[in-house]
Amino acid sequence: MKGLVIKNTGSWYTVFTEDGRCVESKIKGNFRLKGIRTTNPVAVGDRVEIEENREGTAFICQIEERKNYIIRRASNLSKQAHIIAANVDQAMLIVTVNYPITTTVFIDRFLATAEAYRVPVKLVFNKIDRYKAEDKEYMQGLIHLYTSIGYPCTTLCAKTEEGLDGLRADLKDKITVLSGHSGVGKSTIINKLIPGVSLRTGDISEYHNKGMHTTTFSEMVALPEGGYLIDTPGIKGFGTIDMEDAEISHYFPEIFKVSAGCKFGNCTHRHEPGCAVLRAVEEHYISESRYKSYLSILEDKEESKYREEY
Ligand SMILES: Nc1nc2c(ncn2[C@@H]2O[C@H](COP(=O)(O)OP(=O)(O)OP(=O)(O)O)[C@@H](O)[C@H]2O)c(=O)[nH]1
Ligand SMILES: [Zn+2]
Repeated sequence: MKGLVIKNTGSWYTVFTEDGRCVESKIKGNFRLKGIRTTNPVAVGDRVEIEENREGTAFICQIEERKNYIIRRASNLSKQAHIIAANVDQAMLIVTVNYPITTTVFIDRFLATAEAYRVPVKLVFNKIDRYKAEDKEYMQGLIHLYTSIGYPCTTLCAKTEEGLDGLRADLKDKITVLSGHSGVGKSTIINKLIPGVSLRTGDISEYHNKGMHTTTFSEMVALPEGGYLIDTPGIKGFGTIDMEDAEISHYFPEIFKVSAGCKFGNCTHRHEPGCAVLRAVEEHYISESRYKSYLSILEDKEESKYREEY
């Protein structure tokens, strides 16, 4: 029987079967992902094959190849990672230009990480009822910027439900990660979409002080119209990815496109002669805020080399 993993509590997985039942399952045999050591070999979003037994439980005996997966490191010093979810169709990044402010650096870091994971992102600007004229103008500027790079943007007022039907349509039949700063309205949105649901922090991991993993828990919740939501707290919840210096620009689509014209193949676009990216920033083809975010990721990496975070 085939099914979809919708919940993971330690060694038990809830599999929603093709014929519409929830079957508690355990893993059979050894599953390993190449390259990363994971605390959970199977994750929510995995499509699996199960063998049911007489007690009404089952063994997971096969995992379908994943189209993508998002991870979180067990700790900065650990190479071990927890898979938050697999086969994610899209991420909705909830942003507010005010109350609280979502910075472009925050947005761009999220977008770059999502690019690395190959997860498409839509930006949802919430709390439009609270914005003054200058906030609205700034928001329109951001919408123009991100739409032109290839990230669709929508506006929402979760409070009055203006724009909520559009969001519902965007979520239908998809596995979606919902992310954003604390206070942007994620709980409010989830409660409007799925009345009565008590989903917060789609992933809770506990470690004792030696950094050893003890329990993990992840869940995705079904939307009434079809599809699933995974709620992750903030950018850290979306996981971090180790990027090589020269690789970072690959995750900024408009920078990557222009970088084909750089004189040096290993150009980091900071000070190299003949850098097409620097020229494009000067000529305003690449936005200064995006370029600043790109630099901030590069600089972070340099600092972290000394802290040995990776
Ligand atoms: N005016 C206005 N307030 C909103 C809107 N959406 C949410 N809020 C309010 O913003 C505050 C924070 O909303 P939450 O839904 O708790 O935000 P969150 O993103 O879940 O925050 P964390 O749980 O900290 O991650 C609450 O007081 C909401 O009522 C909106 O569209 N307009
Ligand atoms: Zn360059």
